[in-house]
Amino acid sequence: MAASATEPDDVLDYIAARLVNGRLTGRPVEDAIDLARIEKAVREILIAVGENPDRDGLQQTPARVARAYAELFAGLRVDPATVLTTTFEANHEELVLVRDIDVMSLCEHHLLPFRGSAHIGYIPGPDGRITGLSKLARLVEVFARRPQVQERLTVQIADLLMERLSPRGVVVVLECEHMCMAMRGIQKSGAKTITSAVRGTLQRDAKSRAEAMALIIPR
Ligand SMILES: Nc1nc2c(ncn2[C@@H]2O[C@H](COP(=O)(O)OP(=O)(O)OP(=O)(O)O)[C@@H](O)[C@H]2O)c(=O)[nH]1
Ligand SMILES: [Zn+2]
Repeated sequence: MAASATEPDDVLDYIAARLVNGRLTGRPVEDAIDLARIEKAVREILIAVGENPDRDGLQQTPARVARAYAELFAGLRVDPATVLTTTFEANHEELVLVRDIDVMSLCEHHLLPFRGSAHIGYIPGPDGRITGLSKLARLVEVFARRPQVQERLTVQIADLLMERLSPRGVVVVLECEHMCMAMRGIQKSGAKTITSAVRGTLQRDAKSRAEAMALIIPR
């Protein structure tokens, strides 16, 4: 996927400069998103719910929401492949697993947050090439900052790792709580949705898959 309004490298640099501990901070990619249009829409929403968008506390709200959305959806303008450009030769042929990567995204059905953890493991390919551990967290970030469903987010991470790193196998597990199930609708808080995507030898070989899963979700 190419960035539409800005070159992918520019946007990635922009985001990378604002990533602290794998999370975006500071000003977002404002120039790549139609802030004025969001502002207009948010003002309409405030009127529609019976609020007065001109009262003191709400005057700046449409502009704030527009900036917040630019941050929350910044991943739409980043080519995820650019995250995995650095790889190292390590001759490591065993499982590499990063557990408990913080995930925050917005469900595409209600635009309400879902959050939890991602666990990402891979077995390097015959060339033994590995990637920087932080790149796995950056990958989560790029795909999470889009309107999402948890299933797609899980699959996108796994497929991109397979494509860019050519590993023997990949396992991605996400455990998240969805605010659209907690704050509204069925109103069940605490329910966790677990999704997984398994590729390559980890998909084919039940024993190595079970070993990886045991490390991801210890009993
Ligand atoms: N599979 C999946 N479903 C999701 C995700 N996020 C939200 N949902 C669900 O999307 C569904 C949308 O269902 P609809 O019946 O169209 O919308 P709704 O009337 O607001 O549904 P309720 O939440 O049941 O009130 C709901 O069941 C949500 O729980 C996700 O990441 N994956
Ligand atoms: Zn939802």
